[in-house]
Amino acid sequence: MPKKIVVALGGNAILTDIPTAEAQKESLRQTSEHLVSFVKEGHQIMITHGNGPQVGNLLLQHAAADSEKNPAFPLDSLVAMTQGSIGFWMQNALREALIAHNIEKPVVSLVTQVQVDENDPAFENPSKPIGPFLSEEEAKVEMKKGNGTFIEDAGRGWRKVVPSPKPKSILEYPIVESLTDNGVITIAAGGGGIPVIASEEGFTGIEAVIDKDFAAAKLAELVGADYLIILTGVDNVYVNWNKPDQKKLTDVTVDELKEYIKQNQFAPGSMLPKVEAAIEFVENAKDGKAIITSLENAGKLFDGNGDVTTVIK
Ligand SMILES: Nc1ncnc2c1ncn2[C@@H]1O[C@H](COP(=O)(O)OP(=O)(O)O)[C@@H](O)[C@H]1O
Ligand SMILES: NC(=O)OP(=O)(O)O
Repeated sequence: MPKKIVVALGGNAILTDIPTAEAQKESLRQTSEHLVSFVKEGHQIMITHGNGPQVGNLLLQHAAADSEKNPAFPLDSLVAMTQGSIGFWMQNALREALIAHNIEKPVVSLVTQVQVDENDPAFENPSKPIGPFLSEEEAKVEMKKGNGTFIEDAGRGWRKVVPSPKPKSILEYPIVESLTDNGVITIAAGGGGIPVIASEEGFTGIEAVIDKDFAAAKLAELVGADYLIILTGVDNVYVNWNKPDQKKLTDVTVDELKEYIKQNQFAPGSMLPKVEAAIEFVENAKDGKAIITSLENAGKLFDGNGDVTTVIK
């Protein structure tokens, strides 16, 4: 039975160790091989992807070049630029993979704006890590220079943090829905979407980076998806993660996950937003389920062999 699916792609699907454009395009070629399995099974997919490393690097490039003749752009414009560049790479990688599998299907990436609340408390409390990982010493030097706030990111090093408000709506969701219904594979809300607020002129960009897992959950809710599938670096969500008694979660209810959140089982900035996004979708969707697993499991989710984390009501 064909399903309507929103796939949220994690960082390792695009950027591994090498941040060059060529290396990211190569990662996306490999990622596309996995995504094709959904299409082969007849499912309709929409794809959302991250941009944390890329938008942080672009911010550094703009800051380094900043001058009267070549001014740095605001963060919302940088999000739009990464949405464009990653969408361009992904759209071509996916098209090549489809052709290699003799599948004729159009692919498009859509400039997507996501409405947020300008009074969202996230604007007072930057929490979204972007850009390269620094040592503690390097991060402290940057903070002394007035280059923003840096925090330790889930045991992986120090990173700059920026505001990450929750998505309230996705302006272009009816277009995503119509493209999907017409058989087009649509890459939408890339980098969490371009953050905008309602203004007298219509909508205006605001400086922030929206979490792509929350943006994907909102998109899945608005288009009435059957599944939100969050693909990341692990096959399952675990409790007691990285401890000798770690236990993988397979079928898990929203209430059970809320209890685990209370016990601080999921690291903020890595697994916690994924679990929260999955809960949000399952709670708000009429009949939707969420899956959190690795990219490599993409081909075996609905055939009963997938030992993955599935969130149910
Ligand atoms: N409780 C947990 N269960 C499973 N993985 C966890 C848990 N807590 C933290 N992690 C880590 O979180 C990672 C996913 O977060 P992250 O790498 O930030 O996501 P993304 O794939 O979107 O870039 C996993 O690959 C794993 O290393
Ligand atoms: N925007 C966003 O959530 O990006 P990452 O997944 O790369 O952090």
